[in-house]
Amino acid sequence: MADDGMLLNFEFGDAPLKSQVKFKGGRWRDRLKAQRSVKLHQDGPSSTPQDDDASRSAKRPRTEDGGSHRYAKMPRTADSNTKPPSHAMKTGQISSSLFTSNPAAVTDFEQPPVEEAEPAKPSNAPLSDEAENFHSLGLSRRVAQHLATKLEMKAPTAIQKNTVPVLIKEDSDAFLQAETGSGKTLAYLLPIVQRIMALSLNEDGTPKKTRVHRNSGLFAIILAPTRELCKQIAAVLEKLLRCASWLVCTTVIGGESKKSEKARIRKGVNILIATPGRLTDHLDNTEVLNVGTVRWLVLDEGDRMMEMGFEDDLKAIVRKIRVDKLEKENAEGVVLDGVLPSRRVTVLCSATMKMNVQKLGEISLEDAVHITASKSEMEGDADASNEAAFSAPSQLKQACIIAPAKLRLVTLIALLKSTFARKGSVMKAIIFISCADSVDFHYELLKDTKALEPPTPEDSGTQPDRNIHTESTVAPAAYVTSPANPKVMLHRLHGSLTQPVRSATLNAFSTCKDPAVLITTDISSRGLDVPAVDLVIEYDPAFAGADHVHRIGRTARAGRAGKAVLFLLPGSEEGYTSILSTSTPIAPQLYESILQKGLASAVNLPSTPTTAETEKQTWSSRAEALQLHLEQRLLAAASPASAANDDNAEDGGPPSKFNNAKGKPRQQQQKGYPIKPKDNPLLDAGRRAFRSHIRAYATHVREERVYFDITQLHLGHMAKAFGLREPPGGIGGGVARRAHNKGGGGGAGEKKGRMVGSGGANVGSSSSTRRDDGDGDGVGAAVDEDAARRMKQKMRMVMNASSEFNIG
Ligand SMILES: Nc1ncnc2c1ncn2[C@@H]1O[C@H](COP(=O)(O)OP(=O)(O)OP(=O)(O)O)[C@@H](O)[C@H]1O
Repeated sequence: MADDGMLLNFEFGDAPLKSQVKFKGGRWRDRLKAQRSVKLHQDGPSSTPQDDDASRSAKRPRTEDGGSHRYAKMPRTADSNTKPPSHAMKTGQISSSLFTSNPAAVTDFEQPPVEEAEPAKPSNAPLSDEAENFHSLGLSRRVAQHLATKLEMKAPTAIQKNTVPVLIKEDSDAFLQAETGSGKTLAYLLPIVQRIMALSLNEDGTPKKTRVHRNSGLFAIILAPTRELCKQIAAVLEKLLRCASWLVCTTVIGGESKKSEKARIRKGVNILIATPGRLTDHLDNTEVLNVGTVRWLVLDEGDRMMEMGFEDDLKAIVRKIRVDKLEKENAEGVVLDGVLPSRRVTVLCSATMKMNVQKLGEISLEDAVHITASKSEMEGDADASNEAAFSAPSQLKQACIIAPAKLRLVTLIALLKSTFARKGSVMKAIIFISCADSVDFHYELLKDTKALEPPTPEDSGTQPDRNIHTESTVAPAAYVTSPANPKVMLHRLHGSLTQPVRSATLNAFSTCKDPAVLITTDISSRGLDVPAVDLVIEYDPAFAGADHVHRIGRTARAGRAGKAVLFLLPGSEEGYTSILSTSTPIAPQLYESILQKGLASAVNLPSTPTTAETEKQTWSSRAEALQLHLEQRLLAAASPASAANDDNAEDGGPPSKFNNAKGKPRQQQQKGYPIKPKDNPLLDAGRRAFRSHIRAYATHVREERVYFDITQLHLGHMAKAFGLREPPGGIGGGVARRAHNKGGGGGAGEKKGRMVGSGGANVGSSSSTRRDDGDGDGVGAAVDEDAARRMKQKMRMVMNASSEFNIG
């Protein structure tokens, strides 16, 4: 049978096939393991909890005290207990084997539900405006009034309350630490603007004789890790400076012409917002950039800048600004000292405290005050707890879906479909994916290509204006729409896009009036502030646990509600939740319940009109049909005929030699003849995404590889999550050595897909992986040849002895 990942509907009756395999040779331990592995695969998810107990506790990650890992309890619903039919599509059709041979979750779902706790009080909301107001913090009436009337902010948040008075009165360095969405940006901007304004205004608000203007000197530099974040900070500052229109801010962020940046600096600027690399460049090469009057250096998202490899740039910037002679008055004779700080003040901001933040603190701070928005501020509690700063906002609801690799894609679609099923429930969602290639693929797969067909002459005048920068990054979504929300807009964003495209896409997502989804990499995990984001989906977990807090912090901002969902694979990944610092429990959810809810109604498949028969399908049949449809889209070659049939027109490949005039695959394709990647760009994108995903998986931080163990990945199953029927080769580098994969897709080819062996050692990542680290460099790790060889030996032994199906 061709190894195309499809299974014919062999009926085996009720009696399950038992292993006839006898294991000979090798050590008894290895023989036992192999035997167990075969049994586990045969039993599959349908095995009883009792049967599975031993293997579960064996697989369950150990906690530090040696006990096994336990999760928040979650009941199985009556319906979810029903095992989905393994051959859901009857009548001799070809069926993908979506529900067979999936590993069981180790999470204990059997216990009664935890009583729904009272909704948590928001931990990052503004304080009550009766108790606190901006004027009482030392800000002028002019600024306080501007905040209330133009920015609709009447009361400060806890971190603002604690920071503003200190930075207005004192000239010491500061380390601001508060949870995501708590208003850190204004916490440092307000005192800076207040003190610069004081050069021109008396305390009662009357103008002084001398008024500073854009040419009076550069007073503050704010550094942030990504261009998006710089632009966002600039947008907040511009709004704030509308009450002091004589002051000017600008950005120097790369991705734009250096010449125009130089011209803006020459024209005069009082507050500069920059990425570290670009600022270093200007400090070295732009003569008009005078830092003699600079009084503040702000390092926003300091740990991220360190992570992205900006350490040398940051050291150079700090050195240059410290060493440069401090001008006590500016060129026009305006006395700066006394009104502005009499020394250079550095402010470091972060929501989390990592080792590299401490290192950056050592580089940049002197006798700094540590300012937090501790819980005591919110609750009047005497014991301030720094813990609050490390965890997610308390009102943020967190869940994790333990979905087997094969079911990841359909579960994601089902989750989005149910999310957008009710009008007005969720308006914006962000999906985090590990690498740029995978973002591109999922965007192409999920977009509605029909809606993007070029306008016909009859359409002229009826089409909305298209933004040239967002043509390839914004599109209506297919599959996830519902009668309540027939239009959902899809966006993609990563660091490999050009700057104008990045900016336009982010703007399109922020201002979108329709329900919207942003598929993105970690480039959007820091600082991004889109208030209407109600849901964050971590489809691929973050590379380091601390980043989880930043990602989910894109929702539940400034006291608003929000939900975050984390996708995990059954097995060792489930233990990951135990190391995440959260103030609320992460509720495990059954993927079956997500599928059941999301696929309760028929999915609108472009090539398959909904009929009375499809309306009657069960959720599991719909999941199978959806997966089959997606796989067929990848396999269909991009000829005009197949484009009409399979919704592949956007891929614009050469006319297919595999398709007949009706757009049906030719016989040779059904027999499993290989299709060259160039025949279908979507297939090519899927393979590229898969390879990058696997390489990126190997770059999880060393301490967390016990949960994200590449040797436990089943490449054949994972391929299905990319609509592929078999894993493509060419993963490259150390990962390929570890993987040593020969496996096929979800069908017969599953035999050799799992990577079994001892984990733990270094795993190499190919430099070609487009794991997206924003404006910085990718991450690589050394290859442990020895560990790879040991694992390979083990794998060969187990694979030779067993298969998942043991047919024949
Ligand atoms: N005093 C306030 N009242 C109401 N809203 C506020 C207040 N201060 C800030 N906000 C809003 O809170 C949101 C989050 O602010 P900000 O982006 O500064 O958070 P942050 O602490 O820097 O978060 P992150 O760590 O994720 O970067 C913004 O939309 C901002 O407009």
